[in-house]
Amino acid sequence: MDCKVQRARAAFRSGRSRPLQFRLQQLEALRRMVQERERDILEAIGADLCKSEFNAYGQEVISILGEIDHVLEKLPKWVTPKPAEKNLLTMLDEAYIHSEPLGVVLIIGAWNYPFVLTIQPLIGAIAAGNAVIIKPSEVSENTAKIVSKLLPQYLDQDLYVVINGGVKETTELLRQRFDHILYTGNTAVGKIVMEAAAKHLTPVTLELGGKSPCYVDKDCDLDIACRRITWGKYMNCGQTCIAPDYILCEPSLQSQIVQKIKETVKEFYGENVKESPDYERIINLHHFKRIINLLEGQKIAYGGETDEATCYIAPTVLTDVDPEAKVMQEEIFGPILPIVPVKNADEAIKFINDHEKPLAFYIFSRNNKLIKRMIDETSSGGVTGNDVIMHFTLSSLPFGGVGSSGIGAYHGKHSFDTFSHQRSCLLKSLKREGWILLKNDPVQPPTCRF
Ligand SMILES: NC(=O)c1ccc[n+]([C@@H]2O[C@H](COP(=O)([O-])OP(=O)(O)OC[C@H]3O[C@@H](n4cnc5c(N)ncnc54)[C@H](O)[C@@H]3O)[C@@H](O)[C@H]2O)c1
Ligand SMILES: CC(C)=CCC/C(C)=C/CC/C(C)=C/C=O
Repeated sequence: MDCKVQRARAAFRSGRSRPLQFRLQQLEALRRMVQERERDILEAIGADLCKSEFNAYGQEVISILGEIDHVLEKLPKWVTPKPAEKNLLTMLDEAYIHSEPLGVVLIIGAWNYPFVLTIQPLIGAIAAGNAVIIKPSEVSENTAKIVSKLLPQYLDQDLYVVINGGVKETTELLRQRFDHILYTGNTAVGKIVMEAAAKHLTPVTLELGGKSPCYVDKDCDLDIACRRITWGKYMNCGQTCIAPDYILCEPSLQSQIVQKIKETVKEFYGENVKESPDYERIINLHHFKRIINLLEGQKIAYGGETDEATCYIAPTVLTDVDPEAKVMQEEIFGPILPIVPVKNADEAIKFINDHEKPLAFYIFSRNNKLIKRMIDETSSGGVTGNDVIMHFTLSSLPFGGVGSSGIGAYHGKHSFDTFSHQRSCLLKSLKREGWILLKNDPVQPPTCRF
């Protein structure tokens, strides 16, 4: 492991990852890999998450191709030094900001979207001119294998190195010195990563999780709201970091929401969800049991069917959920949707602010003023109004958490900045040195040197 990181560092020091042409060529090669080996990639994701090819393509591949195209188009502009404002002392000089690569960066991916959450940060790290060590999640082992098989066939093998393994290997890897670490996963391991990074004063980007609230206002298009919530909640069987974790709404809306979600589930997955090729499974028995446990003592308004043998949990809605219930104490990360009744938007705002800052916040309302007020009076990594998940799809928006849902952000230019150092450069003019002579002139008062 030690020697793999050293090899990457030696390759970085050779300087070959820096030229714009090289970065563009590596990104083009990555795009070729995704296009030419699409079938292998979709098969691996499908095997890990019981996901249809259609879903794997829509959720993981499209974002990657879009991000590569965006970066290929914009990178020449991003790498161009930016002139900086000058003052009286530097009027004759050249001042600019130069984005330089950080060095060898480590990317630790998560299992729930095993391809996009590993490759999207990689795009930014390559664009910024770094060498990269990639550690896919061992939980999604098929995707980990295909990533470690394909990347060396398309990219520079010394600069971009995949290391597979579990806790033991990651712990060992984290002893090495990196110039930046981007970790995606749960908050507990995020703290372990940050502690290991601190030993080398390595900066971190932590893409963590949390309970993302969804406020449904009584003045909203309830059909659209429930359709979009159903899509984002049950996608990937609820195992999405930015899925709406729970709903806040006035008590009287609950039964309508349950009914509309029920109808939408039927529309999306058919009469028998268990047979639907579009409905995934819980990743393993450990998570299956953890999620089932959250149902204890709850009023199941819809769903609730489970099958341990196949880690199946039906799309489920809980009503009149007590904020103190177990299901409200941790990120659900499964297809269970609690509805917590609140009197109004103000109570929803208070509820959100009484809890840890979430990764995402969703508000459904026809009243844009209310949406903006709720944004102003709360905090979260990101927000989508009148939809869920979609802010993730915009390369122009920084994607990341705040407080316990994460540190830093990436996507598009924000990835480039995350993996770059903004170097301050001042090139002094050699002119007007005469001004300094004033200092030694006995008849002039001493003055400063420009
Ligand atoms: N913000 C985001 O973009 C994002 C995306 C996906 C998941 N998540 C969050 O991640 C969580 C689910 O992911 P997970 O944590 O189960 O994924 P996971 O089990 O795949 O772990 C993530 C990574 O951490 C490594 N790891 C695990 N234990 C470790 C240890 N003790 N020391 C060092 N490394 C270790 C794993 O090898 C893996 O690469 C949820 O909370 C979810 O919200 C966040
Ligand atoms: C709607 C489209 C085109 C893509 C959405 C893909 C998606 C659900 C990405 C989620 C990625 C993410 C941050 C997962 C966290 O667990």
